[in-house]
Amino acid sequence: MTLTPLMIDLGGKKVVIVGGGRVAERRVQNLLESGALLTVISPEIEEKIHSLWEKGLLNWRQKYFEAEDLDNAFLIIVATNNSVVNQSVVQATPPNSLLSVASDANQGNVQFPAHFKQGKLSVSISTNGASPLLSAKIKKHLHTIYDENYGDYVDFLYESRQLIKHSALAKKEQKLLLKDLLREDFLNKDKQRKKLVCLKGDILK
Ligand SMILES: C[C@@]1(CC(=O)O)c2cc3[nH]c(cc4nc(cc5[nH]c(cc(n2)[C@H]1CCC(=O)O)[C@@](C)(CC(=O)O)[C@@H]5CCC(=O)O)C(CC(=O)O)=C4CCC(=O)O)c(CCC(=O)O)c3CC(=O)O
Ligand SMILES: NC(=O)C1=CN([C@@H]2O[C@H](COP(=O)(O)OP(=O)(O)OC[C@H]3O[C@@H](n4cnc5c(N)ncnc54)[C@H](O)[C@@H]3O)[C@@H](O)[C@H]2O)C=CC1
Repeated sequence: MTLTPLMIDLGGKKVVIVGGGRVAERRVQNLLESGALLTVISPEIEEKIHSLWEKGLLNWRQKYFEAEDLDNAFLIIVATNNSVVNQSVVQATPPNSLLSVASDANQGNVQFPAHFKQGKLSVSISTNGASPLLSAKIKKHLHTIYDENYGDYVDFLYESRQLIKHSALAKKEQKLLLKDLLREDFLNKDKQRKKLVCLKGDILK
């Protein structure tokens, strides 16, 4: 199976998570900010999922899985500790739904990579299911390099890029300016502020 990395907008989409244990909790955390309509199907749920349900941030149907639970689901996540149940969710999945199977990734068509964010910067690591622990180790390492300074830095890059792109400068000159923004010293917030002042001045000229 060859997997294709993809950034996906789940806003307003129905996402059904079957099972309410530790893995389901990790997926709920992954998906909370996505704007997806989350429904957890499970007779019991972890405390954190319970408190999110109490806050109205997800739906919880306190029951055992039935095929109708998947109606209109865009993404289905199978995460029970019962292999017979997991298999029946796989069988009941409509052919065009996205499916993630926590107990056997190859039975699904999407996988969750190890992932962290610093503002708009999003770093994902996958071993195509070979070693989740290696992905977690690499994530930890990259997190120390791409630390909390990168949130502001990527915002600075965004603002600068908009100014450069909307300027009258020649394309070649724009590219040189964009490349220059990647200098390590621009991680410094003071340098960012000064550079933005310069760019605004140059572009208004
Ligand atoms: C396909 C994938 C995702 C998907 O479900 O879509 C998947 C699948 C499976 N994981 C399994 C086991 C474990 N997974 C973890 C942990 C993590 N697993 C994560 C990702 C992924 N795991 C995706 C592939 C990523 C890649 O390509 O590298 C991490 C990185 C991110 C996250 O989950 O958010 C998170 C670390 C979070 C962190 O610490 O940062 C641990 C350790 C632990 O729990 O502490 C164990 C036990 C040890 C072991 O088995 O190695 C099993 C066997 C289940 C069984 O035995 O029944 C399967 C199924 C199979 O192998 O088919
Ligand atoms: N993909 C991954 O990263 C990992 C996957 N796993 C796999 O994921 C599975 C789940 O692991 P955990 O979340 O740790 O298990 P868990 O034991 O914490 O949770 C299982 C959940 O399934 C629910 N459940 C049981 N029968 C059900 C039914 N008929 N209908 C609906 N819900 C039902 C239970 O109420 C419980 O909430 C494991 O069996 C394992 O195969 C385990 C570790 C990591």
